[in-house]
Amino acid sequence: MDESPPPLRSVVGAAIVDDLQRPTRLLAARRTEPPALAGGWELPGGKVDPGESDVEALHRELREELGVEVELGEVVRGPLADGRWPLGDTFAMTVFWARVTEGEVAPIEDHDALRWLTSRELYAVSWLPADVPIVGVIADRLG
Ligand SMILES: Nc1nc2c([nH]c(=O)n2[C@H]2C[C@H](O)[C@@H](COP(=O)(O)OP(=O)(O)OP(=O)(O)O)O2)c(=O)[nH]1
Repeated sequence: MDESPPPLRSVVGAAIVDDLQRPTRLLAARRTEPPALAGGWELPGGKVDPGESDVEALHRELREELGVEVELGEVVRGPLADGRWPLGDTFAMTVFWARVTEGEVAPIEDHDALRWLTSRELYAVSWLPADVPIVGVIADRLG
């Protein structure tokens, strides 16, 4: 019998840059959990809760994790039909460009280090495997 796989659970992530029109630096965050992912660098964000939109979820996650308000830009489109990026077999992430509008980023929750990376430094951190192609697309936009 034909069984379609379960839908991929939605995650949202932010490509936080210094300027949405002319980005020169990307914010990378180092995860603290779970042990299998700890130490890997990622785009801040997290799972979309039931009843929440992607945009609402991303604002909530960035407030909780980094203590900032952001302006969101366009979606960094990924290879899935709906523009998401696959994260293994279970999750798919929608990535938005973002810029901080209030507050200073701090590793409040889920991360123990943050770095603003220039295009030359983009691969100086160990990105989570699923993030490598996303960073490749971001790299094309960083001046
Ligand atoms: N936030 C985020 N998660 C990523 C990225 N790359 C990647 O593979 N993931 C994975 C790690 C997790 O398995 C999943 C997202 O979960 P999360 O742990 O960030 O979500 P959350 O903050 O809502 O976590 P929790 O409350 O359920 O513990 O996606 C990324 O760039 N950002």
